[in-house]
Amino acid sequence: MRAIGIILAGGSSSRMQELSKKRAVCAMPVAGFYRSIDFALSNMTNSHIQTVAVFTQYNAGSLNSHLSSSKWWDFGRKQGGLYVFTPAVKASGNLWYRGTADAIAQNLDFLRGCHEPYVIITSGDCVYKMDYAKLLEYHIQKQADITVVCKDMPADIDTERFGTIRMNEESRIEEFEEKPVVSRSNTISCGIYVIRRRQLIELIERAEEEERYDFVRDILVRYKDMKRIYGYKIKEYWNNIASVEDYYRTNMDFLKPEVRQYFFREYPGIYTKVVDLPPAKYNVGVNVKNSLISSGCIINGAIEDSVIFKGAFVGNNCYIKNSIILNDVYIGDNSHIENCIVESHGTIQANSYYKEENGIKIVVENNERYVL
Ligand SMILES: Nc1ncnc2c1ncn2[C@@H]1O[C@H](COP(=O)(O)OP(=O)(O)O[C@H]2O[C@H](CO)[C@@H](O)[C@H](O)[C@H]2O)[C@@H](O)[C@H]1O
Repeated sequence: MRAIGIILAGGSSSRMQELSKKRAVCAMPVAGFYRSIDFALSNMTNSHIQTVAVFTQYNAGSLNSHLSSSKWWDFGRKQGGLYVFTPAVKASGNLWYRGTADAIAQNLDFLRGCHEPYVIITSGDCVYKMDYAKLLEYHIQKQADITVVCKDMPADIDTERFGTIRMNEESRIEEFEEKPVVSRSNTISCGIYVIRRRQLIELIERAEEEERYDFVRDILVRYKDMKRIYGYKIKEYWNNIASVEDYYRTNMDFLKPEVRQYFFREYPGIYTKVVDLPPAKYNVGVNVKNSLISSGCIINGAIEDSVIFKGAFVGNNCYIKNSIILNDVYIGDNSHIENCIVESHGTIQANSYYKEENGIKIVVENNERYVL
């Protein structure tokens, strides 16, 4: 493939509330087994992109351990590889990444040293499947300077969370507003871009000289009339994990047969760092309905419409409904958990009752672990 990949993964989000305290948003566990960044990484490898840079910053440790080996996504054999760039003290300075363009700017030497003519830039917090080769083909055919992947959303979409786009009949972008309060368009940018490598270097250098640091506001929005910027519309599943509600909904989507079919049965697949765990065990009398139960779990009680991540223990006579239980949670006997996200490594005392009537409750319990 004639492109390298950049995955932007350094942002934090206050809308993730307590869930972002101990991990980057791009390291959020998804669908019982994966991390959100696995989707971008899998798309890269499935599109035969062999050189991928990941820019991390906020809670970088959570991502660094996940990305400790490139083998899980099969990057870089003789050529290429997975490069993780976290801000560092350098002769040229010791600043944090002040925005997405600045993250690229601080690693321009990496871009300069590549030979591939194109760059695919994507966020590490989006759940989607995409063949970037087709996207690149479109970009070349349109003779675009930049191509932005976009999607039509329902009319009541909260535009303040997205970039909105208006295109002409040739799909050239005429209007790009970043997170507008109101917008005339419900076509949103998915945060996935293609650009020629030399052009990207030039635009980033210019932005840096002018002390501008955001790729969207300071490059896409700024140059939309001067450069040939095109939209590439997708109809397939795409979701961005930017808030607790998004996170909850995205995980619950994986209980739907069509979503599971699309991600896990249809070629190509999604890959992740594999952890060696025994199969889940269901004890006598359990009642599990429409739920994902991951490896290493021991299940008693009743579970309905829920996602249970790796290594959870669910005690006798528990009832779990419409909930997400993250890794290694211990749930004591007779507990009731409904409409909740339970933070990882917590111990829920026996006889606990957690239920949210309107919305989702985040349960963070760090009680002493019971001895199993
Ligand atoms: N300083 C930094 N260093 C490294 N990485 C950083 C960073 N700041 C943010 N990131 C990463 O860059 C990606 C984009 O995050 P942003 O906060 O810039 O935009 P947001 O996701 O809100 O909107 C964007 O994505 C939505 C779609 O989800 C579009 O609609 C919208 O136009 C677009 O700006 C995320 O993966 C984030 O982790």
